[in-house]
Amino acid sequence: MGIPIDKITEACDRFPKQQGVTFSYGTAGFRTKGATLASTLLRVGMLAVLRSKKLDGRTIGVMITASHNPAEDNGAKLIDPRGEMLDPTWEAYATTVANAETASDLLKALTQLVDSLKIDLTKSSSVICGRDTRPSGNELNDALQMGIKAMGQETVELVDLGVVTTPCVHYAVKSRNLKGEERKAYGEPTLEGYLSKIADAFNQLMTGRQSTSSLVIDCANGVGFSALEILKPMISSSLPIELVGTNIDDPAALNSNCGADYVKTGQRLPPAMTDILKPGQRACSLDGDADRVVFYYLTTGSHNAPEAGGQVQTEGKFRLLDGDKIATLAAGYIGDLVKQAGLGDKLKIGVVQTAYANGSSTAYLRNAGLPVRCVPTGVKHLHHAAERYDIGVYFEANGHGTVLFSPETIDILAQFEPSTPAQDTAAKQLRGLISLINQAVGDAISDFLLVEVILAHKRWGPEEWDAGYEDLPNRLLKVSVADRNAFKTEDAERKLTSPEGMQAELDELTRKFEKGRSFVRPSGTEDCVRVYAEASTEPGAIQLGKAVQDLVERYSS
Ligand SMILES: CC(=O)N[C@H]1[C@@H](OP(=O)(O)O)O[C@H](CO)[C@@H](O)[C@@H]1O
Ligand SMILES: [Mg+2]
Repeated sequence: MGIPIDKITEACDRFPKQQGVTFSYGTAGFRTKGATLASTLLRVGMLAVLRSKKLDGRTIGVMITASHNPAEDNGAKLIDPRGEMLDPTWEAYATTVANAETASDLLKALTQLVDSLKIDLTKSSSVICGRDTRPSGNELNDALQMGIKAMGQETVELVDLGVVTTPCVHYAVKSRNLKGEERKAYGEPTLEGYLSKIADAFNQLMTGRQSTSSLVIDCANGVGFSALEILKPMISSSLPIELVGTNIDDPAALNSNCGADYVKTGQRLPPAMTDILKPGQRACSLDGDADRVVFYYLTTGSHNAPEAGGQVQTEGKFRLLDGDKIATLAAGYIGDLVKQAGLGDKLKIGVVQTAYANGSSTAYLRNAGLPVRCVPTGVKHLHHAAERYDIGVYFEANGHGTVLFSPETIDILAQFEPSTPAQDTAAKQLRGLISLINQAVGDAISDFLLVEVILAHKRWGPEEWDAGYEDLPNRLLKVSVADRNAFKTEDAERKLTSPEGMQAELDELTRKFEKGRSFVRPSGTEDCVRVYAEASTEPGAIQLGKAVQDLVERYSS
């Protein structure tokens, strides 16, 4: 049996590829202007079917989203059977198929793939898809489904979850690939199934630990709002939440002056919070597809500011609690539980970060005796590295992340026989966390609930959490260049290997600043080069960032 030539040709004529546009499956799948992407989604659908057939009919996921990017952008990523990111070898196939110009090029590319991978086309296939609130999502979903049906013919099983968060699709893929009792224990593959699973775990973990005040959540005017409306009544007895950034009917509002990226990059409060957030109250911002979260608060009184020579009296000063702060909070708390359970010698915890992690967070973790690894940007790199630990905590500074418990760790905890009531309590907590935390992929909702559980158990407000360490002042800049691929890196993106000579100059600049650290890398999701700079003082970080930006511009001209 060969590929269905007529159906594929017909579908290709309906969603032709724009001439001259090149697509690339990057850090977060395909991502560009939504209006150019229909042909790509069509091909993603075809590829998802082939991937499923290759894996004996196991379910593959597709999420249509451009996350924190503006409303007119869109994108797509494929999700593998355990809910993880697409196997890297298939990323290259995705790029090839997306760039096939004509129907005959596409047929050739698909046939080659089927032949070289020996895909049995008679096998059944199964695909789950979802999309965020972007206006282009509907048309792209049509193209995707046409691709799925063209390649999968009558035998494909297609489930459209509709408008849902990215982590929900990852979860649903994982659930769908479980059978019988296992699926029942994990949760049903729907948004409601997902939310009730994490709400149950959260309520269990919060027993007797009512939150002191409500949490204000900025939904970035995106799909996180739809999910949180469903979740809100499920958790209201443990945690009252107040939602802002809820305008999902106005496409222009998505990620505009709100959301995790706005807060993290600008280190500022979303304007919609100004009249709502009280000093000392906890707040967090999700991004447009609800797979990342950062916390923040306004100070109530004095806080430690080494750059100003110690304690300074302030009220209402904005303080960010980003992915690094979440990682340190989670790793510290879970580490304590493991020790309390008497499993300190058996279960090793490790933390995975990228070069964007604040230097103070890395130092803090190392001082606490936790192993820390640095890997290249992009969740897939962090995820794989975290899988090597018994309990792997990974977060990007911008708030993407989660905690992974290895299958052996889950078994050890399931069979654990406590010797004391304290050990019993700690082990129960750890088992509860396994249900609360989305281990397929980081999820803003499950992550903020994790933070809330920890704060409630420690009886901490945001200021106590923040007191762990002081972030080094830093800047993250975007530089437009003619060809970002001229910038090549090594050592987990911390050093440039090209353009020649640039790293030596960068080192020399960095040395001039106390605690200076800076690196340059091409973005995998935007057409720019990113510059990161940190130093012991705010003016130092600004000056170093600017100097490195100038260096990038000089080398790219
Ligand atoms: C500095 C930064 O925040 N980079 C982001 C951004 O990647 P870039 O390759 O830097 O464009 O988007 C990725 C996908 O969402 C995310 O994983 C990553 O952390
Ligand atoms: Mg996102």
